[in-house]
Amino acid sequence: MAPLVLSSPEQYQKLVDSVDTFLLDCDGVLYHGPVVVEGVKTVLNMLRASGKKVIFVTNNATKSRRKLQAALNKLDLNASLEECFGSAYASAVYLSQVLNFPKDKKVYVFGEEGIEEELDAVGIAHCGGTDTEDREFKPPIDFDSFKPDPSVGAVLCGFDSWINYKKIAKAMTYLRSNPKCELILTNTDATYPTHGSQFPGSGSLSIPIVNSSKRTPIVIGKPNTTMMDAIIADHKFDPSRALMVGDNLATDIEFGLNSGVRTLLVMGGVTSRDQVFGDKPSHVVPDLVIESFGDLAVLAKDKAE
Ligand SMILES: O=C(O)[C@H](O)[C@H](O)COP(=O)(O)O
Ligand SMILES: [Mg+2]
Repeated sequence: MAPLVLSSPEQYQKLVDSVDTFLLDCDGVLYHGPVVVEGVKTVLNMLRASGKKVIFVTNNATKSRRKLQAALNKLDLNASLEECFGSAYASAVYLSQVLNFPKDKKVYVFGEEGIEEELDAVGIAHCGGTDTEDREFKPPIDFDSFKPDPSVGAVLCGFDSWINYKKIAKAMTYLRSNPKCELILTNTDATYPTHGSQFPGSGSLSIPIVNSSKRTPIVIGKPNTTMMDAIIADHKFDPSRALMVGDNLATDIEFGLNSGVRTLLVMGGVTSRDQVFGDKPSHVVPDLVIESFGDLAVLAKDKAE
């Protein structure tokens, strides 16, 4: 069944009136890289003023909740820490509260500060990540340096712009030498929308580790309901009166569909028109489509007049 395309203020108002909780993807919905989407600030202020709950839900594991809040507020979007929810935070909560990660073990991080900060916040030891020892790598490869380490109880992979052979070989060694060592991915986004284009996303960066370790990873972020379970545990909202707004069919929209939450796809991000309206559209069908989340700003102007 084709999605309903929203294009009039009347349709926008009817939607806003039917939703209490807005779950908002970040990259591709609120901003494209460093540029905030036109109208988004007005829409967020309007929703908050109307008593709506706004939760920012990003798969981008480079940012801890605190860093996500700072990035949103640098764009003047007035985010509170409670409104911020990222895959790094959800992964740390999963390790701590679901796996009861042992205090005498540590996590090997294939990723950046966001993951490290969230692991620190739940008291889980970690190695790798931003450690210069792992970021510096020049051939020839010193294969003798890759040794098993039974104190590594999990390998956690997120977006890592410092990817190199050493990191991949260390992660693989920990996983293949210890069947009890878990492989966890913050998310599996194939691409990352920024600077008017798309670039390799964290899902594309962790494939060498998944492939070489021959492990089936635990995946935390959208579209997996693990992330929704963590959000509902924190915010306790009614999914039937919630709306997931995203630019990516494979993560955001599937996340909403998997969680019993209505979905609104915005164009201009990762998803092309063809994937929704073409001859062979994706099997993932959003409930609603809008050109831009900023288009709802017209409701604020109507109120102001
Ligand atoms: O590569 C990634 O991690 C993701 O593409 C990116 O960060 C997605 O962020 P989101 O659209 O969930 O805010
Ligand atoms: Mg996105």
